[in-house]
Amino acid sequence: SHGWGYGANNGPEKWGEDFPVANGPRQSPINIVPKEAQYDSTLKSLKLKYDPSNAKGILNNGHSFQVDYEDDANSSILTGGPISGTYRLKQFHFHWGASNDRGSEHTVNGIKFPCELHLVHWNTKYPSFGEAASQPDGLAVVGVFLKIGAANPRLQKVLDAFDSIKTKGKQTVFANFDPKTLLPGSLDFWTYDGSLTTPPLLESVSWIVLKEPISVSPVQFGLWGQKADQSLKT
Ligand SMILES: CN[C@H]1CN(c2cccc(OC)c2)S(=O)(=O)c2sc(S(N)(=O)=O)cc21
Ligand SMILES: [Zn+2]
Repeated sequence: SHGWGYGANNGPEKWGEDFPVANGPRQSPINIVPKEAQYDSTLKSLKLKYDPSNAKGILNNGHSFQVDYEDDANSSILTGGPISGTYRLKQFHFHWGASNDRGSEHTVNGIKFPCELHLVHWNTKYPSFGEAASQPDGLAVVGVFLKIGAANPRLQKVLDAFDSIKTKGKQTVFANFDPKTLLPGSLDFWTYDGSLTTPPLLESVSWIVLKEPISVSPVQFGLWGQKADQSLKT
């Protein structure tokens, strides 16, 4: 089917044809220019409390690898930072490119990172994720840049799972994983009101992009490229 993707005929330049919100006022990703960011002393520090037993499975959805979490209780939640109230973790996933010079969605001073991790949370003031996803304050996504450097043992469990979900639609059990282990030492962040970076591009995301990247080794990232089914990424 004609579904959206990252190719010449169905990529970001074409998404506006099926998803007109692509031309909206708060579309993501953006280029972050640190020296133009305003310091906001009213912002609180980020609080992330995750229960590893909420991890359910890992899915190759044809656009990314996604680790899904139980979200029927406030056991894995995000509070503080720019948001008010309690947001529940629904899933985390990654964006990457075909080579190490590109892949992230947000850029910093125009620089692309090889990969970007997104932890997707929804506002519990709404009855469900689906409801929240269409509200201007419905979602909060924590973005973490990955840079090529030292090996990251905490990513290895995710990488190892890729072996069993090489093609679109495949999923496998992924239990007992604390995504907090994927976060850098500092939770300092930039924040702005934006959208989903893929269709349906809904303008419902409070973006919280961490300033400090985490590392992944060339070998680990090389495996990533090999294992991702070519249908996933161009
Ligand atoms: C395919 N990717 C998206 C799928 N989802 C979605 C969101 C809302 C509604 C919906 O269908 C009605 C699906 S999602 O919440 O899992 C996310 S989060 C996200 S990102 N990169 O901005 O963090 C993209 C998507
Ligand atoms: Zn994403």
